[in-house]
Amino acid sequence: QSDKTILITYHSESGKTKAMAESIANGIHQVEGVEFILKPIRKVKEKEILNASAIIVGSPVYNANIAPEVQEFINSWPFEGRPLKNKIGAVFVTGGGFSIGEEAVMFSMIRAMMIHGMVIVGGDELEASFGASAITGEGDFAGKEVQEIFLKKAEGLGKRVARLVLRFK
Ligand SMILES: Cc1cc2nc3c(=O)[nH]c(=O)nc-3n(C[C@H](O)[C@H](O)[C@H](O)COP(=O)(O)O)c2cc1C
Repeated sequence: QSDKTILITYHSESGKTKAMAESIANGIHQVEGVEFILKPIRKVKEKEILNASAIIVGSPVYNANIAPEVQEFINSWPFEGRPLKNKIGAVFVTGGGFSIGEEAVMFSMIRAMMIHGMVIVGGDELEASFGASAITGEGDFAGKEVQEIFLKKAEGLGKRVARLVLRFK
């Protein structure tokens, strides 16, 4: 693992949050000199957290809350000596509908990252200011695939975090 590695990790039951994670990886891939690790939360090892320059965490919205698996993951981060301090942090979410929990979940994750002293970064687009989000179950956005408009936000987030990792070092 190089000193410019970004950890992208997520919980996903039906693949929507995973699709956003893959699009973030695609964005990072477009920036030379930065590597990424992409894996579900249950597979992340502590040394991957400690060695990452940036951590991008994704959760589905469950009853307007962060998914328990993601909360458990964040609660497991090492705190003694604040080893995550000054790492870049960013978030992404998918939720079924508009205004029924996405921002609440984004800020839950952001708040926890800030407790660890992480430096929070939003996406490239205004519409991804707090991170990348996707609506997956309401109106025209309901369906099997995550819509392109949301995948673009995720890609932009990946690109921005990667560029900042290069500048931040
Ligand atoms: C138990 C449960 C609770 C949910 N609660 C909400 C909710 O409060 N707000 C919302 O926008 N979506 C809610 N959803 C929808 C999911 O957030 C949405 O389908 C998400 O895209 C699933 O992501 P995944 O495919 O990565 O598992 C809920 C889904 C489940 C299974």
